[in-house]
Parts: sequence; structure tokens; C-alpha cells
Amino acid sequence: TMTERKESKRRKESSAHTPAERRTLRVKMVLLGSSGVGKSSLAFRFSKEEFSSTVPTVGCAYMTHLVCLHDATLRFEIWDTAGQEKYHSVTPLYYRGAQAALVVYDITKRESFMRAQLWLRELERQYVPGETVVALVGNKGDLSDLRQVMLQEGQTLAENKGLLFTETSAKSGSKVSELLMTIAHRIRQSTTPESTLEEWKDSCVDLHSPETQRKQGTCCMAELH
Ligand SMILES: Nc1nc2c(ncn2[C@@H]2O[C@H](COP(=O)(O)OP(=O)(O)OP(=O)(O)O)[C@@H](O)[C@H]2O)c(=O)[nH]1
Repeated sequence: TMTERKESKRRKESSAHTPAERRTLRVKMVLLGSSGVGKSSLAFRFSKEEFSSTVPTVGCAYMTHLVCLHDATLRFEIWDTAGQEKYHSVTPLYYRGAQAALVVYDITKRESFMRAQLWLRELERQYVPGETVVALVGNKGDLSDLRQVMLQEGQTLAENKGLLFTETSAKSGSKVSELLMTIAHRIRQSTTPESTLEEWKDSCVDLHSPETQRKQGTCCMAELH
């Protein structure tokens, strides 16, 4: 009957997932690596998809970026730590409890690759295996003429340690969003989100509202730059 059809249509509509019902899960991601390898530039790319010249990070900067997967939205909270040695002692506070860590080096600086290996060793002592997705990232891929670290060296190091690996360019944007998507999927696969990922409470957001867009690019240390 007409009434039954209407009722069935109503039920279908109410069971469909509206954007407001999608769960938003928080992911803490930290960026580690020597000063000048491009951590801040990558963080800007993740959250704004643009490249801007940056100055050294003071202590730590914080940005957010939403990644929509088929069944949930991941709210990446990106902690961009300063690579300068003088801040080294504060960083364990930042990477503790992170679901994702990017260890970044500059393909044109061998020293930064050596430093990345120290970061990896340090991370291994701190994180619970299986709970943190770690990616080794060779940045400044656009400067391959000045390359000091071969692609295979990064690949081999990552393979030996079971890490994700890619070469990116924060300048051209090459492989940056792919990297974030790979990490998002890996986090979704390797964790039971219900137990390890906290739900973001302010989840009924309109992604296109100016307020949300403003929040997405928030950088708490911007004034200090
Ligand atoms: N050519 C090229 N330059 C880059 C790239 N990424 C960053 N840079 C430049 O490298 C310099 C350092 O970049 P940052 O993003 O400030 O590096 P950082 O690792 O955050 O440095 P700290 O904040 O000191 O730890 C800046 O002049 C950037 O413009 C890239 O992919 N290609």
C-alpha cells in the first residue's frame, strides 16, 4: 500500500549514514627528523595542500587534517616537533601515545639520514610495536640532482625495520597526500579503532564551513614564527 511504501522509504532514509553520524576518530601523528629536512613544510602540505617557505619550528607546532575513509573520518592531529638539538629533550613528551610517526630525512643531506636512524632507534625504545605506524620519509625529492642518499638505501632501511617508506617533495606536493592516505589505511587496519582511537566529540561539523576550514589549518605556534 501507499502507507507501507512511505514507511519503508522513511526507514531506509533514517538508516542511511548522514555526515553527522559518521564517527571521527582522533589520530596523533608526530613528525621527527633533523632541522631543515622539511617537517613543517610537509605538515603544511598535509593540512593546506600548499607550500610556503617556513622558518625553524620553535618547540612544537600543531595542525589538524581530516581524512575520510569509507566508514569513518580520521582527524589527524599533526605534531611538528622542532628538529634543533636544543629541543631534543622535550620530544619524548610529544611522540608518546602517537598512532603514527613520520621520521623524515632530506635526500640531499646524508647527515639527516644518519640522524633518522637514531630517531628510529629512539622510537623503538618508546613505542609499543603494532600500535604506532611508523613511516620513513625521504623529503626534497625534487632536488634529485643534489641527492646524497639513494632511494634503495631508504627502501632497505624501511624494509629491515618493517616501516612504510616513500620519497616526497613538500615543494611540489609529490607523494604527500598518498603518504597520508597510506598511513590512514594502515592505522585503520592495524588497530581496533574502538579500543585505541579516541572519538572526536565535536564530530557534527560542516566540512565546508569557514570555521572548520580555519580550524583545519590551525597552527598554535604561528605567532611565534
Ligand atoms: N626544494 C625543496 N625544499 C624544501 C622541501 N621541503 C622543505 N623545503 C625547504 O627546506 C627548508 C626547511 O624546511 P622546514 O619545513 O622549515 O624544515 P623543518 O624540518 O621543519 O625544520 P625545523 O623546524 O628547524 O625542524 C625551507 O627553506 C623549506 O622551504 C622540498 O620538498 N623541496
